[in-house]
This record gives sequence, structure tokens and C-alpha cells, in this order.
Amino acid sequence: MIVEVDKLVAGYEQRVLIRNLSFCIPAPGFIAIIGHNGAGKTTLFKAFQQQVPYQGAIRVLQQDLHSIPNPAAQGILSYLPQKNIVSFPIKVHDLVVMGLFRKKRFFENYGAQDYEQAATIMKQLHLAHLLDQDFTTLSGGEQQMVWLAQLMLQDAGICLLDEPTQQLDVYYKKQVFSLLQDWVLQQGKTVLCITHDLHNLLPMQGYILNLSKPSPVLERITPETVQQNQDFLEAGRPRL
Ligand SMILES: Nc1ncnc2c1ncn2[C@@H]1O[C@H](COP(=O)(O)OP(=O)(O)OP(=O)(O)O)[C@@H](O)[C@H]1O
Repeated sequence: MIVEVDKLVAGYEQRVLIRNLSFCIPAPGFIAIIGHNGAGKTTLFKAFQQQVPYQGAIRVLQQDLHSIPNPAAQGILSYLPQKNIVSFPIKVHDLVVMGLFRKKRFFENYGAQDYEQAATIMKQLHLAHLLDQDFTTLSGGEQQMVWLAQLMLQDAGICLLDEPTQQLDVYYKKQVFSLLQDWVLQQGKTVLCITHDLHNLLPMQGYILNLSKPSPVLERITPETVQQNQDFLEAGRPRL
């Protein structure tokens, strides 16, 4: 079992957002996590990172997440947050290369080979022209692509992506979903991706987990399930 969520209950103080959520991902797969604003999608990722208290269990590779010290440093989990702000000038290649952090000792510098790896990833994403630019001068969408490149370099088995296509134009949205599909099918990664871009899911192989439903379960992505979930979300928001 790659990921197993068992009777998960999580939220903030008086407000329970995730009630008794259970699902299993037995083999590498793509899971689109959808739901209304405030449904608890990011909160689910926070539970994966032990940033909110929860009841129930989250197991990865048959191990309770509570018992794995720093899963990011071990290459088990990587996480791309919704907002990732950098407020100081830094070259794009210096930011991307940091994806190799777990292969470095504290204060060890990145070398020529590391920068080559960073450049290769950026070429794969057709973003090599940005390598030498100051990250803070890039457009929101370009910045998002750079974070994805850094996450690719981390090379973790399970990737948690919080709205990775939020600021992207239609071309890049399509590219990113196709890239995520390649991560799963060719590299055996498991990708949990929060998204509001339901129509981009149509060509994907994988599952939908709709956290706005009263009892969310993994639903295989088909034109019918995408439409059914779109209709469900458009029909109204649950009362809080
Ligand atoms: N630290 C916190 N303390 C109290 N409430 C919080 C905290 N963080 C988030 N919330 C609330 O929990 C609810 C769910 O937040 P969450 O970020 O999980 O939603 P989401 O499904 O990811 O939404 P969106 O689609 O808007 O990103 C929101 O109403 C939010 O205001």
C-alpha cells in the first residue's frame, strides 16, 4: 500500500473539517483532490505533514506517518504549497537546485553537476531560458513552473501538490497535467493534486477525491465522474 488514510478526523479547534475519511492508494497513481473553497483540501495535506492534530491514521508504505521522522528528507514525501513567496532576489537556477537538498549535508554547497541536473529539468519543462533570471521578476505562472521544477528534483515517491496550476495559462495547465501523468506512469510516483480545474482531468488516468461530498471516496476519472463532480460542486456549497 502506498498511501492509506484510515478514519481520519482533522480540523481546527471547534471546527472539524475532515470527518472519518478513509481511502487507500495501493499502487502509484494520480489522485485529484477537489471540493469547494474551505472544504479541507489543504487541511488534509497539513495532516500528511503533521501540521494539524488529527485522529485516525495516515500510513505511507505501511508505516504510520507519525513514526517517520522528516519524510521529506527521506524522499518519501514532497510538498508544493499553494503560495510560496520569495521576497529577496535569487537566480532561478539557485532556487531550482535546492530541490537536491536531501542529497546535501548541512552547509554543503551545490556543485556544477547539481546545476546541470537543475538545468536538465528546466529544459524538460521548456523553461531553460529562465535559468539565469531573477526569480522575483518572473510572472506568477512562471514562478509556479519553477517551483514544480524544484519539486521534480526532490524526486520523492509521493508528491502533494496544492493547486499547482492555479496561476497557469491554458497551455501550461495542459502541460502540467500531462507532466504529472508521466510522473505516475513512467516514474512510478504517486501524485495527490488539489485542483479546481476539473476539465483538465478528462484525459487523466487516476482518481477523484471530492472532499465536499458527505462521504468522500476515490472515484475513477471518467468523463461521467468528472461531469458528475462538476455538477455536484456547481449545485451548491454545504452549510457550515
Ligand atoms: N490555522 C487555522 N485555524 C483555524 N481555521 C483554519 C486554519 N487554517 C484554515 N482554517 C479554515 O479551515 C477551512 C478549510 O481550509 P483549507 O485551507 O483546508 O480549505 P481548502 O479546501 O484547501 O480551500 P481552498 O480551495 O480555498 O484552498 C477554511 O474555512 C479555513 O478558514
